[in-house]
Amino acid sequence: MFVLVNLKTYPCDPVAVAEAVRDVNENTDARLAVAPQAAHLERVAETGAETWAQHVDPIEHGSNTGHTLAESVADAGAAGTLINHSEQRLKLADIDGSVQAAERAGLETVVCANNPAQIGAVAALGPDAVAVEPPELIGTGTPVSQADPDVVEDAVDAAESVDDSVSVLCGAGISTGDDVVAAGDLGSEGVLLASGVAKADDPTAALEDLVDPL
Ligand SMILES: O=C(CO)COP(=O)(O)O
Repeated sequence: MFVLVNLKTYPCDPVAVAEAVRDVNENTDARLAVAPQAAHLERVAETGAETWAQHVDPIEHGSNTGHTLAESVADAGAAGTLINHSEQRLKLADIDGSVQAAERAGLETVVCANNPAQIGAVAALGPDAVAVEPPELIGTGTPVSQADPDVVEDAVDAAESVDDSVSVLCGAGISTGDDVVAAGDLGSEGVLLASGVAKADDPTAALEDLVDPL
């Protein structure tokens, strides 16, 4: 299972969480990665943890003040990027452009979507993976894998019917190893989570709990 920890703009220490991700990753078969804010990418990547960006824009080098260029994210040490997170929504044409920008820069891509219909649409753009995250469950601590298992199974079916090479992750409210196992049982190849680790008093213990049953 892929466990991708999105730090959003939570007031945590991104380097400390990244060190926890790196250390826990060494003792599990799961794959762990962390997505800090763009300004923290380089410091986080220097820890040796697999580092992801939270977003890249559908742009190239040039006159794009204030945008996030995929090549700069890759130069800072990121291995991949989220695109179209529910808190950073894009138009379909811009999702397409961001996936192309990420691929041009050699970044792996996870495109987020709110529901199975959107998963089908974004899977058609050829990302490496898609992640279904019902917005109403994000940050609630109520795991999507228990609260809305159908949405995960339907997302897996939707992606598979469009392009069976696209992996499916799920997220929202995931915070325990049982939640991750339940996600896997529904056909998900990984989880995307934030508050369960970024707001934990002890991120290492939270990460160990997440991967313990895997
Ligand atoms: O948005 C999310 C991950 O990208 C999910 O957030 P929570 O894990 O806090 O519900």
